[in-house]
Amino acid sequence: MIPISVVTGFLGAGKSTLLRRILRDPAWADSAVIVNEFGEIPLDHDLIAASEESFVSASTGCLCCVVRDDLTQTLLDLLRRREAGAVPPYARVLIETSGLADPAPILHALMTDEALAATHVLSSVVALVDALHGEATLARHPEAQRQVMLADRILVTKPDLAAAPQGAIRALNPAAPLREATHGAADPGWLFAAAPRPAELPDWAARHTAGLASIVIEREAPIPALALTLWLQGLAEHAGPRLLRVKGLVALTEQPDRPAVLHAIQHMVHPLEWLDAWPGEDRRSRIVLIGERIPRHFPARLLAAIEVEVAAAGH
Ligand SMILES: Nc1nc2c(ncn2[C@@H]2O[C@H](COP(=O)(O)OP(=O)(O)OP(=O)(O)O)[C@@H](O)[C@H]2O)c(=O)[nH]1
Repeated sequence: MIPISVVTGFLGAGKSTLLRRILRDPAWADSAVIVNEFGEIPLDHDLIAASEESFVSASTGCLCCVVRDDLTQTLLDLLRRREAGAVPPYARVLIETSGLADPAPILHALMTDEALAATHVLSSVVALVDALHGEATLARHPEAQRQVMLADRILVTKPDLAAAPQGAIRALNPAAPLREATHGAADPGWLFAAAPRPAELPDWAARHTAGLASIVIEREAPIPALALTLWLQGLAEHAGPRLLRVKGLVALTEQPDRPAVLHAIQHMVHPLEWLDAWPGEDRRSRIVLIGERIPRHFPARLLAAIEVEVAAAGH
């Protein structure tokens, strides 16, 4: 039986950061990772740079609503490839849900599909809660509430930025063991150990925040760093709390050979990180925005206008 652990948590909570760190640990590198992303381009796939033994299979498209077909098929395909020797004999599967996934249908699929049940066992469900944004997120977004409610273990992330929102978490899940970890420095043995599980979990219908959509921007020409900064400010001013997440791989004019990894979560823009090289041939900048009622063409037009201004100012 191959154990499966589900890593969930709202947009930007630190799921990819955690998985990237775990895969770098030789003791846990023999993990297969399935990433389910909200957004039309699979960025996490490039951002969780896997080690040689492990690998990442992206399942973009819907989060949890089409999961029965999508996730089940992905798991069974992986297993076939494992048996055929086409992929390494991974010891476990880690599933990173999209930040907007209600995990209930995912858990349901994992626990009830017969073909899966014959070969896989659901080991643990880990919910990440962002210390900085967690309280507001749990108050506003039903997906985030369900992530915490259904978790066997709770990992509070970003304790370097704020205190853990214990009250909001405990109101939803009074019993699950809780730990804190900065930049994913958590013990995988604790996260992924088998948890006792009731045979039935109630109410499988997915709950979602209404009106959330993703917008993708792709660009051939590198973007000046100043334009990127002004653009993020402009977006924040225009959209305010309706802008939940910006994530991207960006070619900056100042350093086009190394992609900058851009993360913004609500009003907080994280410091840029740099990859050593582009993950493939495609060197276009690609940025995904997730928000509520953001006009579809607004972000790209704003960026274009700011680039013109920055060029005219001679920067
Ligand atoms: N200060 C601080 N930043 C963190 C910590 N953990 C993650 N981050 C940052 O938070 C940002 C988002 O982290 P990700 O790992 O991409 O979050 P995610 O949950 O995978 O995001 P989605 O894919 O949008 O759901 C990145 O800039 C991380 O570097 C932490 O413990 N402290």
